[in-house]
Amino acid sequence: MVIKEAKFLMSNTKVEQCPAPTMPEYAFIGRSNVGKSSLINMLTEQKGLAKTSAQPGKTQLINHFLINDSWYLVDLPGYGYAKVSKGAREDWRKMINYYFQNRENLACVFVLIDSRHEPLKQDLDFINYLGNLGVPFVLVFTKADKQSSVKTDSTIAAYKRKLRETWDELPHIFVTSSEKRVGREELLNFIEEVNGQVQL
Ligand SMILES: Nc1nc2c(ncn2[C@@H]2O[C@H](COP(=O)(O)OP(=O)(O)OP(=O)(O)O)[C@@H](O)[C@H]2O)c(=O)[nH]1
Ligand SMILES: [Mg+2]
Repeated sequence: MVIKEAKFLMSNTKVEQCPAPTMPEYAFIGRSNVGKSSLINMLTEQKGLAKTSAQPGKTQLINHFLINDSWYLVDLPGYGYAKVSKGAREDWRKMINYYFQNRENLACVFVLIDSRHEPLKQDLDFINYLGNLGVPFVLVFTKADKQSSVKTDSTIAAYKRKLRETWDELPHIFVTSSEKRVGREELLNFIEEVNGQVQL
């Protein structure tokens, strides 16, 4: 798929304030600093579209981007940043939970996972939470440029082993590097395919 146009629309905390749910929507989530905003910029080929930072916790709101006037990308705040207060963590949980339960045009969630780490409880808990909610999702292993493909494959195999303990069916898996533009075609083709199946 060719991205002809990508523009920032708005930032919100509530589904009711989000753009009308008339087009398919793809949301990016994962631990703080995993590379959600960078991946949105890589996919859209617009460096400064989603705000990125070396400091975790940069993205705080539900940010909508309109692509080709026909579907939405959503940049969500990450989880698991240690320096976040209990209250702020609870606010995040409520906001995200409300969004996942009520956003009717949500076509798929992209759960980003740092390909350098062994399975982390926070990521596994989040995947299990989404699975239990029944929200469609895929896994995206990020920052693949930072290590050998053998190491990335071993991280993925470890996640698969863990998930098979609970689930019969495993989600689609993608490997990406925003730095080296790895995985771009695969993700965009996947979105195109899902766009063709969504009925709103
Ligand atoms: N080498 C490398 N660095 C990356 C990649 N993707 C992101 N980064 C770096 O990782 C840091 C965090 O990237 P962001 O895209 O801001 O991460 P985020 O998940 O949006 O973070 P929050 O909004 O804080 O939750 C930045 O310093 C990026 O330059 C990648 O594919 N390769
Ligand atoms: Mg971000």
